[in-house]
Amino acid sequence: MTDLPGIVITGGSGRMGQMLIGAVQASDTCKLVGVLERTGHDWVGQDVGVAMGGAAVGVIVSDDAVATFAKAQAVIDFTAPAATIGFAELAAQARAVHVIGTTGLTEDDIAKLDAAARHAVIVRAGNMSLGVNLLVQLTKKVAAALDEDFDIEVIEAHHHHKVDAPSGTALMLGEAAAEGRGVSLKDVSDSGRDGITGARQRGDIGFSAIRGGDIVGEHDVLFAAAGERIKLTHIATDRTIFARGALKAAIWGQTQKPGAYDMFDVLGLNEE
Ligand SMILES: NC(=O)C1=CN([C@@H]2O[C@H](COP(=O)(O)OP(=O)(O)OC[C@H]3O[C@@H](n4cnc5c(N)ncnc54)[C@H](O)[C@@H]3O)[C@@H](O)[C@H]2O)C=CC1
Ligand SMILES: O=C(O)C1=N[C@H](C(=O)O)C[C@H](O)C1
Repeated sequence: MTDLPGIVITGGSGRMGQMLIGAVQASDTCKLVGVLERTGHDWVGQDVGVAMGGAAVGVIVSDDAVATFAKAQAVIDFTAPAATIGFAELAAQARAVHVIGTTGLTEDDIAKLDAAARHAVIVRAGNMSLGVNLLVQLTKKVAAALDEDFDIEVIEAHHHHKVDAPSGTALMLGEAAAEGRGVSLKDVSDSGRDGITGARQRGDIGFSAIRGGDIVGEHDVLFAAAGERIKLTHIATDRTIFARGALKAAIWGQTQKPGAYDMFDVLGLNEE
């Protein structure tokens, strides 16, 4: 029991943080050894079980990443970009696998994570669910089969607390569609339409974002041509699908060499 990989959850009080703590505690493949929150958060110094409204579990929420990561074989991190970039270096120093679900990362942020992955195992995905990763593959295949007579639009809907758009998942789907078409998403991406935008450019991959209520996460990839439309859809109704994927990545990462990985690697979905 004691040699199970020890997991630290960052952003423990968050929507995903609480989901991940529950998933680790329910798992017989790993154990909870630490929970991190930002300095000044009222959970810091409390037993995490008590902070979550239950019985004490013997893990005190900390704001000291260095001390907390020293106990970890894996750090599961669904927080915010600035926090994640800082944690990547500290997780690498602690030789802990860093599983990153945080979205809204810039190209510059990703370059920093790639640098950290030279010395550490990093698994990062904008969506850790099996269903979305399958949808990414399907999107690439459908995009490869259709020509530019089909306009591609990625439509996503999330809860009203979400701070980034397009969602990490929408970007994964857009990248897959671009790859299927043999183009770079950067050259054809069209997001944030407002006002007199002009007509849609042939070949563009568009993004539309809905924010409202408690929507967990919904993604459509629409292929729209004259006279017909194809729609690929994923609907998340429960955040446990993301937590399950993250735990799987943390365990999988224990036996990998340093490098930057994604959920395709973890789930064995790579085609080559
Ligand atoms: N890849 C995936 O499968 C999924 C990714 N996400 C992403 O995960 C991230 C978090 O989402 P939510 O849990 O909904 O957000 P949230 O706002 O509920 O939670 C974020 C938590 O991180 C904490 N935090 C921020 N900075 C910190 C720091 N420096 N140190 C320690 N803790 C810190 C906050 O206090 C908060 O508790 C977002 O980027 C979201 O898009 C969410 C669901 C699935
Ligand atoms: O913020 C969220 O909630 C989610 N974020 C991820 C994203 O940006 O795609 C994954 C999921 O859709 C939920």
